[in-house]
Amino acid sequence: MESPLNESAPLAVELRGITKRFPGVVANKDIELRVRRGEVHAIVGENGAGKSTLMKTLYGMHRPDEGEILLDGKPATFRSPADAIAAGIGMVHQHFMLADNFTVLENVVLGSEPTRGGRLDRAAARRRIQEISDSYALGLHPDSLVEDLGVGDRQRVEIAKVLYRGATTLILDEPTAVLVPQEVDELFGNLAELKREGLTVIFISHKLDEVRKVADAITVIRRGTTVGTADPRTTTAKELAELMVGAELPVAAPRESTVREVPVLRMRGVSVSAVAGGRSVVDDVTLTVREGEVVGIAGVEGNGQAELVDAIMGLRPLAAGELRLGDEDIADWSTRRRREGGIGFVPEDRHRQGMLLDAPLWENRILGHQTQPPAVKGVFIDRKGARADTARIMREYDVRAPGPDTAAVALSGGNQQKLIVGREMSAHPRLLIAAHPTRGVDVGAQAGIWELLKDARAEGMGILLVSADLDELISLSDTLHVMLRGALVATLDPRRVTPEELGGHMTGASRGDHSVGAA
Ligand SMILES: Nc1ncnc2c1ncn2[C@@H]1O[C@H](COP(=O)(O)OP(=O)(O)OP(=O)(O)O)[C@@H](O)[C@H]1O
Repeated sequence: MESPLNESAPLAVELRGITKRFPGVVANKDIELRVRRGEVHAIVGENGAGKSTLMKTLYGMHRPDEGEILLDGKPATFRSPADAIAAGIGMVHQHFMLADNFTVLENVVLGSEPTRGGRLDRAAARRRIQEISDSYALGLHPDSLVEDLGVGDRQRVEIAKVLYRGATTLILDEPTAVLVPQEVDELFGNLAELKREGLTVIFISHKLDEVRKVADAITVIRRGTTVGTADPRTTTAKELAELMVGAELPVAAPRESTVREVPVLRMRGVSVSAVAGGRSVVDDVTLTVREGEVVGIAGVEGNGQAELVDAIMGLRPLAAGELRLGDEDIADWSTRRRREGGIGFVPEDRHRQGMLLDAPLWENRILGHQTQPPAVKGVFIDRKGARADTARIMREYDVRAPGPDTAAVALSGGNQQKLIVGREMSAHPRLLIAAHPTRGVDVGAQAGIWELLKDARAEGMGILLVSADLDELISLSDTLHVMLRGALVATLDPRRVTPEELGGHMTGASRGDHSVGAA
């Protein structure tokens, strides 16, 4: 089914019969992948399907147990990423690995400095970066500080970093997960430039509409093995999704308002400072979440959403303002007291806040809930109860892993996320703070989590939803606020706003217009 445009191009990357096993799991089985030189090739598949494992194998982070890697038709063996880089493979990770207080130049050369007499040859590095930026239209300035750059630019710095090391094949891991629609368009423009210059791009994505827009070919992976390639021009998003899950997807039910008058969270004039007495990163925020209501917070990452969430959870002090859970002033409560008082929390960074990666799933099940059943019986930790309840969550939330004793680190990102959502919902909170609840989660699991959130809302839970996924915000929220530079700058009607309009507010392009309903 490959596109005729590329059929004559030679293969840049070919994987033959790749198998990779981990204890108790076959992560990749007999994978076949054929990527032509100069094409954008998408890899799609459910959470845990084996996409990251495959890309890590191609990037030299894993050694395959069986199978062959061919680059430009020649067998290649990688012992480490350094070998893969030397062979022209580059990887842009989903979580950027940039040093904020360094310049673009410093970040790009970090770890691969061209030296003159043992010192960094800045002039040569600057010329080379400018050349890369110009030839691929990346629009980077070597001397900008990374902390002043938006998400899209940071991603271009990561791409420049990989190109600087001489990559001719770039692997992008879910590159659009953190971008607003305008930035996605820019990224796709960049990918077109890379292609035009003969580079090859392999990218992992869960967003099937995007995949169809930008890819020349699509490889679908299901449960560790390739189920086929699809032609983006003739395959619909629905067909792709069904190829991925091997079944038909449920159709979403229409929305009815379940908002009640009783407020569960009230914030009035809340400000949070970066450091005590310093600049406000959350600036005079007033909002209410009522029972049965989903209040969405849209915003480009880094505009204060994370600090707002931290303030609600008691992880950062308020510099000013009032914070109430129901009728109680909780500003001085500890995080634990807030949780016990009925706030559930799906954190943004599951690796830092939500999980102990080396601990088994059952310990992760009781993390943050150590004082309640099923974690305790009397004064003792109830291991048996915790294990049984973990098994229940794994069933109900479709967490794919061998069992409650598996270490969290062995789960794919999406399956880790499902466990956290399951854990937090199981405590039946009055208020759920959900930061990017479906980040890295595949379409099937995403639909599942959305249904759970809708059910919880119908039962009266108030939900504060912080997300970078505009479709998620629009389809779940009853009220939608936009956060820009720490302040709520617009309140929109999610039934009427389009992702493009929302993106405009998020980047400050639609300043002055505070209500799309009135537009
Ligand atoms: N280091 C590891 N040790 C043990 N098992 C692992 C390890 N890495 C991945 N796995 C397992 O291999 C399988 C494939 O995981 P992988 O991360 O490749 O999936 P994925 O398709 O990238 O998923 P997602 O979309 O959720 O990121 C999963 O069952 C996962 O639990």
